[in-house]
Amino acid sequence: MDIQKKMQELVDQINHYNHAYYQLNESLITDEAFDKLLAELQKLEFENPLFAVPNSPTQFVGGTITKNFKSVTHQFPMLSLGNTYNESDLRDFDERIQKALGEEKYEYICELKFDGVALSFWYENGKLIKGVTRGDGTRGDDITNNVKTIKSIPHTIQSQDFPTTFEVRGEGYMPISSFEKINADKISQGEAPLANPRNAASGTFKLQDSSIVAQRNMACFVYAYLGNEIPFQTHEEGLMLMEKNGFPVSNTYRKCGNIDEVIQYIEDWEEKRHDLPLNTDGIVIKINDLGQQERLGFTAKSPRWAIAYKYPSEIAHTKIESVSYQVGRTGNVTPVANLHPVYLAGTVIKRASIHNANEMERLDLHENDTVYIEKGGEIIPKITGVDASKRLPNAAKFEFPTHCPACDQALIREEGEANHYCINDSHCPPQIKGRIEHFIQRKALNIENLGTETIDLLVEKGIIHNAADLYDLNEESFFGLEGFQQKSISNILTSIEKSKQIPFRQVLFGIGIRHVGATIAEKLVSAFHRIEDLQNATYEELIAVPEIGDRIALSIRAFFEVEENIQFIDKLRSSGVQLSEEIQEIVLEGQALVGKSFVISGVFENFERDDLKAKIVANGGKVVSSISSKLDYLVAGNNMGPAKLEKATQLNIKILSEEDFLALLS
Ligand SMILES: NC(=O)c1ccc[n+]([C@@H]2O[C@H](COP(=O)([O-])OP(=O)(O)OC[C@H]3O[C@@H](n4cnc5c(N)ncnc54)[C@H](O)[C@@H]3O)[C@@H](O)[C@H]2O)c1
Ligand SMILES: [Zn+2]
Repeated sequence: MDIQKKMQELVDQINHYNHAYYQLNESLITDEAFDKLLAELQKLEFENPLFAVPNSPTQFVGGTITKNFKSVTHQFPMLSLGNTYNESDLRDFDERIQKALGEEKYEYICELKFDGVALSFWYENGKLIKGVTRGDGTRGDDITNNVKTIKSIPHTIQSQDFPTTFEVRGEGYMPISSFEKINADKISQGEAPLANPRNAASGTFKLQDSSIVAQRNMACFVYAYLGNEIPFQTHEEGLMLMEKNGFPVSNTYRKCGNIDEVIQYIEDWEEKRHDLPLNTDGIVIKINDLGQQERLGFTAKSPRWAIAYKYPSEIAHTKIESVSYQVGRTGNVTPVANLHPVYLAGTVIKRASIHNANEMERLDLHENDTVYIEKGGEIIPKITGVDASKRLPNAAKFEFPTHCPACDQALIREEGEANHYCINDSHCPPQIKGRIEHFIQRKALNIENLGTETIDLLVEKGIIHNAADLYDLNEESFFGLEGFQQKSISNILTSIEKSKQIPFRQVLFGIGIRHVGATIAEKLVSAFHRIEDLQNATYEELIAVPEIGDRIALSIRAFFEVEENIQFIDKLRSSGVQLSEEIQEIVLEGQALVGKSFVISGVFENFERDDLKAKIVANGGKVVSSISSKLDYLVAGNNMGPAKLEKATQLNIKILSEEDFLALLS
């Protein structure tokens, strides 16, 4: 192919991946494959400088600013890093440094390369005044209220160590534990899980509602200090000074006297890094002396005094043998690829999730395709790409089924939803089994000794039809079934009996109303106490409960409209399962807010949102979620939604600052 055309194609391809990665928080290919494309373009541009396009992605940081936030100009550009994947490229880097610095001695600081999003924190007179994304490197999004939810980033600094204005940079990330928790919730609510912690972090920091950001427990490690006055001589001193002043500096960095020590550091962390609470994708090597850094300078896109080394990513390729379609307890149909077994990062992989029909379409999967699979922060490995060049000429494309693979009901897909559903919930076997499995899990009714196989058997033999039927089981129910010892039968029955003591909040989760995960069930029980009250609650009463939105409220209403569900609840009730919870006596701190209702919005200096809610309740007030003319007060924190503010102003609702609120209490 003609070189110029090839280069233009690479530019287009890279721009396409950049757009998906930075704007949509999606990786369409692996980082390694992406970096290869970029390196190829770089090489071609070097060899054919006349063909290089002026806005080539080799010359600019890949991100952009968004329309959703105010954009601000960086005082110092936020650049990218050159990267290497092997020791020999790293030694080349060291040689370039040596050459540029002549006879001078130099040292490196090695740090882990944290896999999240770059953030910049601006301080003025000891106060955090802004938090900004990298954006296009020159301008970033002002996401101050979102970064303020990171607990470890100080909002004020009382120290003479720093000048009046300075900037700290770091990597904001979603801890793996938060990522897994969010995904467990999503899965238990029948929703598609997030792809990986990096993309989840990037999406989270760009949310409009900082109260949701706050719930996600975002964290950060800082790795750079910038300003017009720099109160130290080396990068290491900078890290120590930041740490001394309460900034979150990871203690994983190491000073290295030469490139061999750097390579040792890389080896030392190759395995150990997996024990950290966040993902890391490599290490960053930086010249320690700031004077030397200055002399080495920058290219348009990255510093010459630093480089990233990336660990080979945990990818494998294998052949796809078939696709099965699993029906979940809510009727959602998920495609799963059955693979020719392949070894990847310590385990043998035979299956990979494909998530939904969109993802299947994107991958354009054909029979016998060779696919790339990758293990990210997620539990189940996933297919990240297909090697279409290895496709057999007559291979048929995998088509998403139109009918339920288990019961043949026509599948439906609601507008705006990625998932297909089988709506035959009362007769579709995997849904029945799935609901029972959901019911007995530890977080729900915690019925031990009852495995998936036993449930399958009991359902298939027609002994039970739903979870409430478990309470009819007795020794005779197991007569004639193979493989049940007296002892195991009595263990099962004891566990079922014990589940009658499980508190209502867990039972409500176990009942398995769509979109009602464990946390939501807890909120509902705190608001309604008895299943009858929940059943009788109107849509308006439901959405008045904190965190209950339109979707959940409608789903609860729909659940109680179905006669079979009412019978199911009745049966649980007559079996003695807990369907109410004692109202906890709230000991009031004071009476100042009795009879008053509050909406709270935004982020607060002195309170976490939940603490603020608790404070209102403890003083006799009520917290509601939406603004109506009946509302008494709107407590406004930073970054509250403009729509809320407008509505409150229109309705003449009294708006309280945090200080006003505290004054009300006293
Ligand atoms: N898969 C895809 O489709 C796709 C698309 C675009 C970009 N990418 C990936 O994104 C990366 C390129 O983007 P980039 O410009 O963000 O560069 P980069 O991620 O390779 O390096 C720069 C970034 O590293 C981060 N970093 C983490 N720890 C650090 C530390 N200790 N010191 C300094 N910086 C640290 C900073 O956020 C900094 O902005 C590559 O890894 C590329 O593969 C992937
Ligand atoms: Zn079905």
